[in-house]
Amino acid sequence: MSKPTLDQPQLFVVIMMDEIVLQETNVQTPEKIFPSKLILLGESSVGKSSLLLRLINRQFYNYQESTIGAAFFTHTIHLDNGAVKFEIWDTAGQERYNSLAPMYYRSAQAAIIVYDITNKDTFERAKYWVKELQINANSGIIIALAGNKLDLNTIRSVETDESRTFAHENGLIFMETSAKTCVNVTEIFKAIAEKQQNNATLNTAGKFQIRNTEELNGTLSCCK
Ligand SMILES: Nc1nc2c(ncn2[C@@H]2O[C@H](COP(=O)(O)OP(=O)(O)OP(=O)(O)O)[C@@H](O)[C@H]2O)c(=O)[nH]1
Repeated sequence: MSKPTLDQPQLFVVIMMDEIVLQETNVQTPEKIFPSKLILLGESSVGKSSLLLRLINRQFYNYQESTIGAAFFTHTIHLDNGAVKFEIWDTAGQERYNSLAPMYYRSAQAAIIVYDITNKDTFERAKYWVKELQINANSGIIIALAGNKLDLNTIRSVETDESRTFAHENGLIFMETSAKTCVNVTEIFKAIAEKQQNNATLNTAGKFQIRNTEELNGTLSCCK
């Protein structure tokens, strides 16, 4: 049997110190959580479900089954002043489900409208959804435009400048994303959460803090 060494009591002290730190952590005030209903809209196969699967499970499938009706998920984004808990409706993009969309967007606080950068028709469809929400959704709805499949940049048919201009003219958050290579997936949700929190500050304190969403690019990644 080996002789006892000084290591054992030293280890004990370290554990005790950890406990003290943990006790101090427990007395912190609980994080404020803002619930937010968010809807994903866009043509079939643009990658709406894939973006969510990447965000929530950090996974990507080259073959992703088409959504039937709609699917529901929750995801919380933690910010400096609290957290936003997104209640997310992933709607089916196939035309036969279009009539269901108002049921989901009517009470939504936020929307991500997705198109595929390699398919111009899906961008036209995204523009249609923007107009539809501007007319029929909550007046304060935060809308983000996601140009997905950025990994297929070499065969793109929608130029970044064109989408950026459209987004700017319509007051949308805009990012190009890739569910496959995990680009701007967490970032687009974080940009919405930040804007939502800023709007809440405006409502409660009468202040409006303008934040540039491009500042957020590259600050965190769902792949890490
Ligand atoms: N290369 C590439 N393929 C992607 C990306 N995102 C999704 N896909 C592929 O595109 C196809 C459709 O993806 P989905 O996530 O099912 O698309 P959706 O918009 O949810 O489709 P619906 O459920 O029919 O509305 C799948 O084969 C995915 O693997 C991406 O960022 N890059």
